Amino acid sequence: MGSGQWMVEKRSSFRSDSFSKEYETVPETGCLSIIVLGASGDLAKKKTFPALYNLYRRGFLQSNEVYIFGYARTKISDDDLRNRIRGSLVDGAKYYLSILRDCGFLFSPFASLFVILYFGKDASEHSEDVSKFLQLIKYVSGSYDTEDGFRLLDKEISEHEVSKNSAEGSSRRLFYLALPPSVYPPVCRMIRKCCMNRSDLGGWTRIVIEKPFGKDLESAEKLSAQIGELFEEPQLYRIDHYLGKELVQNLLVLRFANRFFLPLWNRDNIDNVQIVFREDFGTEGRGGYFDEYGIIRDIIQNHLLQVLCLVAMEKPVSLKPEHIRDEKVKVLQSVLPIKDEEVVLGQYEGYRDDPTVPDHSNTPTFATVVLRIHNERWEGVPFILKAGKALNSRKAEIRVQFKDVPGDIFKCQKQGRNEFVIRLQPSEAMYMKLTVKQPGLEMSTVQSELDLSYKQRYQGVAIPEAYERLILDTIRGDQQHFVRRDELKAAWEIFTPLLHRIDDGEMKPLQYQPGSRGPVEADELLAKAGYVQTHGYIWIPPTL
Ligand SMILES: NC(=O)C1=CN([C@@H]2O[C@H](COP(=O)(O)OP(=O)(O)OC[C@H]3O[C@@H](n4cnc5c(N)ncnc54)[C@H](OP(=O)(O)O)[C@@H]3O)[C@@H](O)[C@H]2O)C=CC1
Ligand SMILES: O=C1O[C@H](COP(=O)(O)O)[C@@H](O)[C@H](O)[C@H]1O
Repeated sequence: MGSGQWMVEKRSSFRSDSFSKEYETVPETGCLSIIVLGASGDLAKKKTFPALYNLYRRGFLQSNEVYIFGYARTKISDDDLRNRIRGSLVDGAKYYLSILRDCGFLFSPFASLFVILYFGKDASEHSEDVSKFLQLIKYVSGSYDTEDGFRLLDKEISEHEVSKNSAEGSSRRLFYLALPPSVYPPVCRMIRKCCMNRSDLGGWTRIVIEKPFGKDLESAEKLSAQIGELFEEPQLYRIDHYLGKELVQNLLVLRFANRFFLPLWNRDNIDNVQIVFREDFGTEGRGGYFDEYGIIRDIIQNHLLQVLCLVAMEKPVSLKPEHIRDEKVKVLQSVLPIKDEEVVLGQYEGYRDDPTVPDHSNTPTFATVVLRIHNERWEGVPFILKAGKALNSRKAEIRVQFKDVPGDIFKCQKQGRNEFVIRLQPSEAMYMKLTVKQPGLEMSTVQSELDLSYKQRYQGVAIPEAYERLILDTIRGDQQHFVRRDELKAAWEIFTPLLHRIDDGEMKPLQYQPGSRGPVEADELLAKAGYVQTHGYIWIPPTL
């Protein structure tokens, strides 16, 4: 059996208990409507529609079963929306090609031949796919808190379902909220009131919501309660797109399907764990939004904490979403209160020059926070979560540093400790830094690596975008990679006291130069937590 088949089988068997009975007895035959609310916005344009397009291109969304509705307040036509989206589906030359095609210019055999000769067959097929995909999109305009727009939306969806002979109650409706969280409650109320599908014939209504899920424990709980009154937990898909990244999805396999790691993954062997997010650009264009949230709410409380859960959790009873999420909650609940002396905050110089950022903003654009997990496996092992904007590089990685070898006869501490690095991006890779004998006649040691670089190992394999996977999971009813309500609560419990101290101005960020590593105090904290930097390690990329 090929690996592709394995994936498909496994994924479908991951379905939550709550849905499995329904799936076993009633096949999903009804047509699928995907409704993107906030269709005129940035997230929809940059992430949601491109992910839908890629799913369409890869054959996971079939034109005979899916229809996509965009909904927003802006009064624009179907074509206006299509033209807005088009640019983010294709690059440069392909973009103009697809416009020409839609104008009818490229339908003559001569024109198509010209395109193939000039841009290549792939570009020609791509632009044709884009045009076909865009025809699957309809736009409905309306407000977020009144019934008129949602009734109109429901009418359009129902008409489409009827036109596809989809039996009443068997149709599937997926609402994707690409909206600011302030409008989640009214939008959810309107969907509940005007746009629900009857689910007794295998159909369903599901809601995808984007972070930020609140600003602290209290606001998150309020939001959860408001939405929870309208929808059952199995209908709610809280997206954290880091859970859709290839190497994040690999963590469970890596940890629990490899004998190597089982005995090593604990406080006896691991000295410290770093989970790092770095961006080499600032908050350009998003200063207003970012200033309200800051780096802890934007990256650490969600993306990095989710990664921490997968690194630190115990083995789940099975791969069922509820079993996995139960273990994530347990590890979150074992995190001790954060100590002020184990936090370094930073703000890059020039951040406040953004006209949308207040002159005296106290918002951190960088933070290093040490978390400590109070359980048998991890007592005493610092989990160092670090995130920053406008730094000297862009990367996201997990770095597991092992303890020194006891009774070291090679005196190889100078070479550095063993490290296991999982690089989530860019260029997915995992490598183990280890000490080996320097090849040659001398008996000396050197740091080298066992290297699994995805580009080399999996040549020709296109790694899907996180949003693609997660949207597909919502259609398949697999909640494994989505945040459950109690998980969210536990995550906010960890960070809320610290966030309140920052909001109240009790803790202040240190200034750092854009393009630097962040405040030097962060590296000092790292060293204090036990991290030993390896000096002199040189990686020689493999040549093909
Ligand atoms: N398959 C692949 O693609 C492989 C690539 N490599 C490459 O080889 C190079 C070296 O690898 P590696 O040693 O793992 O990674 P790095 O040299 O990038 O970083 C090693 C560690 O040192 C920290 N660090 C760097 N500067 C300082 C400082 N001044 N004070 C304190 N800490 C510091 C880093 O922190 P921080 O994260 O905050 O920068 C990181 O934790 C990298 O470019 C890596 O990508 C190596 C092996 C395989
Ligand atoms: O959620 C967010 O993530 C992006 C970084 O995502 P990535 O997949 O490119 O790593 C970050 O830029 C943004 O501030 C944040 O809101």
